[in-house]
Amino acid sequence: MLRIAVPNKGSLSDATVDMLREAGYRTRREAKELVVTDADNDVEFFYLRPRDIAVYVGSGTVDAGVTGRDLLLDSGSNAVEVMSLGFGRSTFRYAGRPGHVATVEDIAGKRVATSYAGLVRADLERRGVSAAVVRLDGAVETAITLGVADCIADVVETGTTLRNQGLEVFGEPILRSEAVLIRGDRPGEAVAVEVLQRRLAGVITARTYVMLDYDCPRELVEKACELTPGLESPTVSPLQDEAWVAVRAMVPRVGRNRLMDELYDLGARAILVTDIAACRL
Ligand SMILES: Nc1ncnc2c1ncn2[C@@H]1O[C@H](COP(=O)(O)OP(=O)(O)OP(=O)(O)O)[C@@H](O)[C@H]1O
Ligand SMILES: O=P(O)(O)OC[C@H]1O[C@H](OP(=O)(O)OP(=O)(O)O)[C@H](O)[C@@H]1O
Ligand SMILES: [Mg+2]
Repeated sequence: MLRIAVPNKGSLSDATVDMLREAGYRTRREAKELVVTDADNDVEFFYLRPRDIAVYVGSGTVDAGVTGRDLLLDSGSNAVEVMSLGFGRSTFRYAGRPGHVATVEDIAGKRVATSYAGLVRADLERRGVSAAVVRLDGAVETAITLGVADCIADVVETGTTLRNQGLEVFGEPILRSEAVLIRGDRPGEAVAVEVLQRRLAGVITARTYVMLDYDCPRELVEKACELTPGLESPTVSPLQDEAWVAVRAMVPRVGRNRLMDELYDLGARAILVTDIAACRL
């Protein structure tokens, strides 16, 4: 039975559970359920803290899991990133009081508070900056006000938390993160997680694309197909009226209305968009 780790709390939890449900897996019915057996799919799900997931996967205790790229790199685990999942996007950045610390070099000899000590130590070392790393569990933005640090390194999504504390980012982002599927690095592990990987990829595709159908005057079909090339090639079917054909193609969800306008202007009619419920490419 494949063993998969799922974030039980925090920013990544709900989106991961939604994705697994869409991929056809059994998910927990309430937050206190920590192990869920999905006998139909021969999978066992372990609901664990996102920070611990890379450790479990790296040690081979579970085969695969969902966590943040930042947490994976921070852990130092030898788990492997298989694919990004398109949610939980954030940056990981240095921040401080305006006018106090302006560049990463300015951190030398100072104290940096963070929940991601592994990431920060590695980044400072790479840049040849020597500083004290103060490891905190969370709410690190307050560390400067409370006097335990001179600057911080933390997850920044909207930047609201930083602004509320009067802090400003400096330097380039240390990392751009999002939720990722990870697996162990042992032989056979890549094959073991193939079905899960394909199912999750199917969910991402179904979310990213819509199905577009339209009727098109036969003489315009070449031009219309340039606008809707599909993933491989659009399906063009004859209609009872020989002057027209029907075209079907997957198109990106983003921009679909503009595309429909362009097709209409070209002469296409009966332009329909439908959601894709599931897919395997
Ligand atoms: N706004 C955000 N705040 C925190 N983490 C975020 C945010 N957006 C995405 N993430 C990602 O979520 C992961 C952090 O997981 P964690 O469980 O610590 O989330 P959390 O929201 O901080 O939870 P907790 O309630 O335990 O503090 C990281 O990979 C991080 O990049
Ligand atoms: O840029 P923003 O949109 O404001 O989001 C980033 C903030 O959210 C997270 O905190 P969280 O709420 O998880 O609290 P924590 O620091 O205690 O983990 C993160 O640690 C930042 O503080
Ligand atoms: Mg947090």
